[in-house]
Amino acid sequence: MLARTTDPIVAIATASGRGAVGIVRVSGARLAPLIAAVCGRSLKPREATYLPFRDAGGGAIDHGLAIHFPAPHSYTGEDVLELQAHGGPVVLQLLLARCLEAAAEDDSTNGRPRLAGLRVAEPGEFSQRAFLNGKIDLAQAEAIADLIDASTEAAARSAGRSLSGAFSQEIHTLRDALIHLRMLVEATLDFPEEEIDFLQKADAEGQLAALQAQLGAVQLRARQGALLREGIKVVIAGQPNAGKSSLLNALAGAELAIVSPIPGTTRDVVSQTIQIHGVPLHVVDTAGLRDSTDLVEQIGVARAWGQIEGADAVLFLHDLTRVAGADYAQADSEILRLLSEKLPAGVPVLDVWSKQDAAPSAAPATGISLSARTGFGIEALRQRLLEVAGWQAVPEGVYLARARHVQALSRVEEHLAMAAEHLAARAQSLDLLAEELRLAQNALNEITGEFGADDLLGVIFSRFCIGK
Ligand SMILES: Nc1nc2c(c(=O)[nH]1)N(C=O)[C@@H](CNc1ccc(C(=O)N[C@@H](CCC(=O)O)C(=O)O)cc1)CN2
Ligand SMILES: Nc1nc2c(ncn2[C@@H]2O[C@H](COP(=O)(O)OP(=O)(O)OP(=O)(O)O)[C@@H](O)[C@H]2O)c(=O)[nH]1
Ligand SMILES: [Mg+2]
Repeated sequence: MLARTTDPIVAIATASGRGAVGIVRVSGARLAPLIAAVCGRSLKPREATYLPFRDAGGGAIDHGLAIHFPAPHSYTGEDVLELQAHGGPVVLQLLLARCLEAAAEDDSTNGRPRLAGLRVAEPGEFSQRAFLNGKIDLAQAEAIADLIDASTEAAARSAGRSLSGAFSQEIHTLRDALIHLRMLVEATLDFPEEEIDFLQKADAEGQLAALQAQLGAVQLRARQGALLREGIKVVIAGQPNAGKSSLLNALAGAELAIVSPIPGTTRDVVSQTIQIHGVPLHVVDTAGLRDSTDLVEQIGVARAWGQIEGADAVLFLHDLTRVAGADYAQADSEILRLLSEKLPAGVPVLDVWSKQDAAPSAAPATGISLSARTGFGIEALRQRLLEVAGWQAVPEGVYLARARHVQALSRVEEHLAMAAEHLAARAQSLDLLAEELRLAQNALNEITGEFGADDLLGVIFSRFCIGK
């Protein structure tokens, strides 16, 4: 799939639906005959020209701006033609069809098929070509998709930072330092009798420590970026009637879930993404946890546990108006036991004491007490959730990153830690040291796409929208 093809592709580049302007974009080699057919003339490079877009009979489909970006100075690095027309879905479809038709005409009439196989582009194919032609690296290509998909201002700004190369630049800086260190070690391997002296003189240990420190800074910013992109899943759990649905509604600022005094009201999973300082939190309300003879409620409880098992954090609600009761406390500790059984290690469970406004006495000192009714404690909960998510404001701003990048950086970290151990024991294990450094470099290069499997690229680009 990732063979370096240059067969021409075409797509509507703008969103479907009506708009002031819509763009049909063609990329490939030698587009001149197509330009002549559709625009009726040749175009000055990179200059917008107002003209009629012609159908096969010479009539105008629309009047618009045509721009020719001759290779390699284009988005894809190939010849690109843009037809900027009026943004109606039918007009754009007509123009797209006209391009396909004009390419076929060109094949049959002059006997020298120059635009053989103009076809509609796959999702992400323009950007994939930009990557394959070295216009952008993989992290930048991902940033383009993330910029388009950004749902918060913070996410969009940090995607823009990644797209402009800030993230890739830091990866390159790390890589250069790593290459320098590898050269030292390789050189030492070639002259074993001098090894200890040589590595010491060059302060290999100091260099490695500096590299690890730099990596730590990049990891912090990438983790924050991944958080902005992906957010965390927060599941609200607890006994029936604890106030779970009321809390979801209070956090979301909307009446999303049904609230009633009847225990067992919620059965379906109700979820809403809220933002706290630009960090998306996917908040999930669930059915109250109890043994029930009602079949529908049983299904609801099973779904609740399904959600809990996939949570990044659990809000365990305790109803302050009832916590004093022995049966209530007993049921809560049973839920807590199940939680600790079912939750993966490290997933935090926050105790939340609900209905503070109606509480007969003060809440326990641990956890957060709040009232969905008055709003008391909601802000404290939001702050606590940000902490749990691991959000830290980073002064110079973060670059949007993906879980894939964070994982690759963790592997770099592991290889560098191993390398440090080998370096400490250098007389015996210089080969192992060299190998760990090589693996660390490969993991770094996966981020920018300079090392890695084709199927990874396929997965990344196929998730782009059509025409991108
Ligand atoms: N009309 C239009 N707007 C668009 C795009 C587009 O393709 N068409 N883009 C795309 O999706 C984005 C811009 N991306 C682009 C990236 C590179 C080049 C380009 O011509 N690069 C040349 C010249 C660079 C220069 O003059 O500095 C090159 O890289 O050699 C154009 C658009 C957003 N806006
Ligand atoms: N006084 C007071 N009542 C509350 C508060 N939050 C919820 N309630 C009441 O408690 C009852 C149950 O609220 P829900 O939000 O439906 O509780 P739930 O945990 O979703 O219940 P199930 O869906 O049955 O598991 C309703 O009558 C709410 O009005 C609160 O902060 N203060
Ligand atoms: Mg409910």
